This record gives sequence, C-alpha cells and structure tokens, in this order.
Amino acid sequence: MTASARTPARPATAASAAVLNDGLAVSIRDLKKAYVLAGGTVHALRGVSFDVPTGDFVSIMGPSGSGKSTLLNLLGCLDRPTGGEFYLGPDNVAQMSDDELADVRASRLGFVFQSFNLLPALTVLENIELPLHYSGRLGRDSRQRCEELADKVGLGDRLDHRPMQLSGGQQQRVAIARSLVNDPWFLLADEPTGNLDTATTREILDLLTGLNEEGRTIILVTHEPEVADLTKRTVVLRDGLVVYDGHPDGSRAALDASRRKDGPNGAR
Ligand SMILES: Nc1ncnc2c1ncn2[C@@H]1O[C@H](COP(=O)(O)OP(=O)(O)OP(=O)(O)O)[C@@H](O)[C@H]1O
Repeated sequence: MTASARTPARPATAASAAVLNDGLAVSIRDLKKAYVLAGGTVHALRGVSFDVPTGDFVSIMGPSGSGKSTLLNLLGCLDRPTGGEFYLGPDNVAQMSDDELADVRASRLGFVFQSFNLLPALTVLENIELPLHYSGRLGRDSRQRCEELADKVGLGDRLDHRPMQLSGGQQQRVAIARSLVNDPWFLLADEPTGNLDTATTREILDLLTGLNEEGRTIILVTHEPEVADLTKRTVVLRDGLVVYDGHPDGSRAALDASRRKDGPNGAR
C-alpha cells in the first residue's frame, strides 16, 4: 500500500484541488515546530507557509538559530511538525505514522548532505545502489541504472573505487547520484558545498543546476549568498518565520536586516 493510500485524504476544498492539480512538490501552511525542554519551550518554527512547484530550485537561508535545520528535518520527513500542514504532492505528511514517514523518506526523497555520508566500506556503485535496498526496489536493471547515474555525475570510470579514494567533490557527486537513484519527488540538500573549495563548489552547483534544468525539484539550505544566487528563489527565515520569499537578488536586504537584529554573529 502506498503512503498516499494510507493517508487521510485532504478535505475536498477548492484550494486543496488546486494544490493537487497545480504540480506542487511541497505545500506547507502555518508550519510550526516547538521543542519542549525542561527549562521551557523553544518555538523553532512559528508558522511557516510556502509552496514549492515541481521544477523549482529553492534556497533556504537565515541566521544561526532561525529554524533552517528544523525546517529541513520536517521537509525531509525526519521529524513531525507540532502544528500546521505539510503536503508532499497529495499526501498530508503531518498525519503520517512513523512507518509511513520512513517509506516516504526511502522512496520519494533524495538527500544530499554537507559531509556526503557515504559508507566507506562500499564502492561507488554500491553506495549509489543503497537507497534501492532501503526502498525494496532492487531489481534486475538496478546495476545498469546505477552505472548510468555514476556516468551522469562524471564517475563512470570510478565504479569500484571506495569513498576514501575519491576527492571531496567526487564524493559529493556519488552522493548526488545516490540521491537520484529512486527517482525522488525532490532533492533536499543541506549545505551541499559547505566542505568544498571554491572550484569544486562551482562544479557541484553546475551539476545541481543541470539537474534542475532537467526538471528536478531542489531545495537546499545554505549560508552562502553565492550559492543562493544560483537558485531560482530564496526563502529567508528569521526567528522561525519567513521574512523573504522571492528572487535571490532581493534576499540580501532581508539577510542584512536579520544580522543587524541578531547582532554581529547572527546568533540568537
Ligand atoms: N532538538 C532540539 N531541541 C531543542 N531545541 C532545538 C532543537 N533543535 C533546534 N532547536 C532550537 O530551535 C531553534 C532553531 O534551530 P535550527 O537548528 O533549526 O536553526 P538553524 O537556522 O538551522 O541554525 P544554524 O544555522 O546554526 O544551523 C534554535 O533556537 C535551536 O536552539
């Protein structure tokens, strides 16, 4: 049974019909996340709303503590919101069980991390193949698909290498190929160039831009305006709220205002 079959249907309103029909990869409304601690409650997200149309390339920015990782964890179905709605295509993620969330993570989302997160004992090909094991989709044509993906990211001649035998940029290429193997609904990238030098950063961004041009939906978190500039749209968070959502060019003013409010380090 698919997650969508198990998830209670969205109420049949005109707005929901539009969401289902308008090709949105993600739709979030008034999304909230509060962490309850012994000393009090931290309101990390205080009502975040935005849509991500299929094919969009969105960067999420904001000062330290503004809620970026919290939002990424929710978008990645690694955690559940404490309020609001989160639709992934037609499915209300906020109402899914742990098993359903795991299904969604394994089969519908592609993850790219700052630290690559490859398994050191596995080869390039085996690392790319890994999500197919988790999603139960390993089949007769899997090897060919993984080889094609390795080729696509420029590592067709490194299939039997292990991560330690690759440069940082090459490792991130493997991670990007791995993120694509299940043909996910969208890619979530957490500071994907944070561990790379300038030239390699550019190569990885070119790769991501190329994937977006082919129609891949990408959402990435970054601290670097130069990275955000290559995306189509920037969402700036501050204090758990969206303070800017538009062309990356316009995000600088919102970020500067956040920094002024939050002090020299942007820390809260
Ligand atoms: N697991 C948690 N338990 C309690 N509070 C948390 C937890 N995770 C995050 N927070 C708090 O929620 C707020 C938002 O944190 P978050 O990590 O989402 O911000 P961020 O924008 O990703 O910051 P950074 O850029 O420093 O990584 C912060 O006040 C943080 O201390």
